[in-house]
Amino acid sequence: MNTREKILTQDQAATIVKQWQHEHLNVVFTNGCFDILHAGHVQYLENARSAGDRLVVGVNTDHSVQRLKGPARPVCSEHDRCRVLAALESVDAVVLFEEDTPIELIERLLPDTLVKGADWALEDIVGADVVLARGGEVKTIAFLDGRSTTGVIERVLESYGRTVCRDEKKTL
Ligand SMILES: Nc1ncnc2c1ncn2[C@@H]1O[C@H](COP(=O)(O)OP(=O)(O)OP(=O)(O)O)[C@@H](O)[C@H]1O
Ligand SMILES: O=P(O)(O)O[C@@H]1O[C@H]([C@H](O)CO)[C@@H](O)[C@H](O)[C@@H]1O
Repeated sequence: MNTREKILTQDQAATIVKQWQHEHLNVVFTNGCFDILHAGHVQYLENARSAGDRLVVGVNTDHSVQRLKGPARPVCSEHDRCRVLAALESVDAVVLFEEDTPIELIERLLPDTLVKGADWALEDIVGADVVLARGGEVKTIAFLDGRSTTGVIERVLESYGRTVCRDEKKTL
């Protein structure tokens, strides 16, 4: 399978989620920026997938990330962030959302299980009320300490500063 096919429009995602639920599959939803993927993201998504039968990942668009994390972010474009996520075996579908929160997407998809990392308190998880109201589950997943995209960026800046690579074969 060409994993690119996992990257769906919201209409396509709504259709496939309905089909999976018709097949009595537990559809898990999570969301995030997933800029510069790291081992914490990978472990998180594997745990999210194991909470059900299919995992749908909502990804903030570039403009949404900029509003959330500042004008210097994202480092990786929404296309590239979706493409990397789609290549993970634990991810069954990837869908962009442009709003500040995934509430409209969650209301549209109505997943069976909503998951976020333990850096989010249960009461702060957007969409929890929607999922719980229809008898679904909301879970937080343990954090892999010491891994964050911000940390990766900070380490790169410490190591390379803002010097441009001298070797023309290297690209920043
Ligand atoms: N180290 C980690 N262990 C487990 N889950 C994580 C980890 N880092 C992020 N996540 C989860 O991955 C999802 C996406 O988070 P996000 O893209 O903001 O990652 P991040 O590394 O925290 O990014 P940033 O440093 O830019 O805030 C969230 O649900 C978050 O809880
Ligand atoms: O990558 P992040 O910052 O963990 O993802 C954010 O999650 C927010 C969360 O769903 C709130 O419970 C969400 O509102 C925001 O749009 C980012 O996806």
